[in-house]
Amino acid sequence: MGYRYDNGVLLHGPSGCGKTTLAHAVAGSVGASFIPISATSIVSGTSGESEKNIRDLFDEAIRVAPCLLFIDEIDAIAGKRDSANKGMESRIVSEIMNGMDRIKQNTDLGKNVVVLAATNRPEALDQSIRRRFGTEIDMGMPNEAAREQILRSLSRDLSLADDVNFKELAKLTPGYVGSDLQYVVKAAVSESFRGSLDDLLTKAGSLRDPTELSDASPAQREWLLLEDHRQASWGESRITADQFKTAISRVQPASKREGFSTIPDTTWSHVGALSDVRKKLEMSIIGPIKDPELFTKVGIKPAAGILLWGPPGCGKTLVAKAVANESKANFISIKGPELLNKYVGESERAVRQLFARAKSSAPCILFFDEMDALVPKRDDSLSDASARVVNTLLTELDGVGDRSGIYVIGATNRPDIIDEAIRRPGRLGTSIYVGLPSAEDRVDILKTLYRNTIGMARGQTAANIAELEKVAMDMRCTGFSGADLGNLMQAAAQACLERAYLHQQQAQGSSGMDGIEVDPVIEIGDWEVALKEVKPSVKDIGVYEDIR
Ligand SMILES: Nc1ncnc2c1ncn2[C@@H]1O[C@H](COP(=O)(O)OP(=O)(O)OP(=O)(O)O)[C@@H](O)[C@H]1O
Repeated sequence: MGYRYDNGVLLHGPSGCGKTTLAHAVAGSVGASFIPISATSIVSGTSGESEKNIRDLFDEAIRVAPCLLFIDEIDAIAGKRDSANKGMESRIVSEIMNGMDRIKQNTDLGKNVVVLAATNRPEALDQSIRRRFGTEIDMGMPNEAAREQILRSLSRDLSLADDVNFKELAKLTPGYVGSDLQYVVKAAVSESFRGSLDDLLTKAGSLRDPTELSDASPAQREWLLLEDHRQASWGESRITADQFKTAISRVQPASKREGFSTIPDTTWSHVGALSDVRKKLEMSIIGPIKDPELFTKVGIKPAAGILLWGPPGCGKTLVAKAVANESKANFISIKGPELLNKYVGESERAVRQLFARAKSSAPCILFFDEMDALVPKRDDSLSDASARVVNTLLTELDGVGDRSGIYVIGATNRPDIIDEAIRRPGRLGTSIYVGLPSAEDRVDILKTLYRNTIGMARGQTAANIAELEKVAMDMRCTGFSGADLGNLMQAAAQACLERAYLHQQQAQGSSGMDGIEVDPVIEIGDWEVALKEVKPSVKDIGVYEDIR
């Protein structure tokens, strides 16, 4: 039919998302020859040997055509040639390009070979190699529906209790990729095994001749019991929803271990006051992420994101994290200046990559702290390079639009120097002011900070609470931000410890800082010491009021 398919397909996505499994599944279904190879196994220490291995590999694929050649972790051998990869690595890259070109020529002669390559770092590939892969498939992080299907398929042959609900389990596993879910299923099986083994141990007498068990060595006994377990009716050993949930709490997703984006642990219980801000965020971001259908039904087009602005230390970052947690979205946090690079073009590339990463982690909240540094007003004083970064960011924001699952939260202390274009409807159309807390708000914030740090260990008493109220209402706390209240609590805790050491030294005549025996509790005197030390950090609140 004259259709020319691509000879090269590049699969990318985080490790464990199923690239290798997919390659094997494709090979199984097309019925062509299949040559799977791990890129690192091609490399040899001897000069010229690696290049020869690659040549042989492509020759073999052409000889046995039609063939699917699968190269796993291709970034290990086809990295960028400009970044310190000289000599041998450069020759390897040329050899791969050569091989791909030969495959193309042979297609015209009726010998069909497709190269399927996998990587979790597509941006690290040499550009000319990447260009030879006409099709790229971003496997990304599985969303809720995909996780449900993966869990269902992994549990296909297992005997499950009636209360197992895959939809619910998928909700509990955001940020988990295929391999994480496989661990979850394995852990659930071993959980159920443990439960059943305990059962069997108690019932052992009735299942077997007791002497058989008492005469056996511990290892033999375990084996006998496992055999019993296997033969027991499945009705007795079905995996329950609770066992799945325990398994989920045991398995940490790889993305979290590798420092990729994950859902933050911060919840609204960590945020004091700011209820108005919370309400606005619920309508503008949390709702559209949690229930997109409802919002489209009533004709609300979700914006790309919002802008939080206000004095430093008033909880912008905290709130952004709580939003991500409540919407069960992944969270990528980046400080504006971190994206600015002195090399021309690098910053734009970094911005584009950031959005690509967010897309593969959808639903995802991209948090830009110090946004003013990234998108300053485009006037005559702005360099061409900076203007290009602003343009790139605007283009990416426009692409985010409908249902991409990416939401941007920008934060700044200087909304007056941000380029206006970023605040147009459809982009960061809503600006929310996160200001200094009132006296009542301070009480709420101090209580929240206390409950989540000190109170967690020792609980709260009515006396503590009354003390916190008194401290937060104190005139000397006027103008304190949330961060200042955090510092105040640290200073009070410090004063409390010093007092306890001093007390002990006087009582025992001992010196040194170790071996405190009493359990120190912050008292009103400690708060007094702290109030003398800590001063408000926001000096020019009038500036913010003027902008408002
Ligand atoms: N409303 C609040 N409730 C509880 N803690 C708060 C609150 N506001 C601030 N804090 C405390 O202050 C710390 C700093 O706040 P955060 O980083 O969110 O401020 P920010 O507005 O993002 O500041 P910056 O503009 O400097 O980035 C928090 O980690 C928290 O301990």
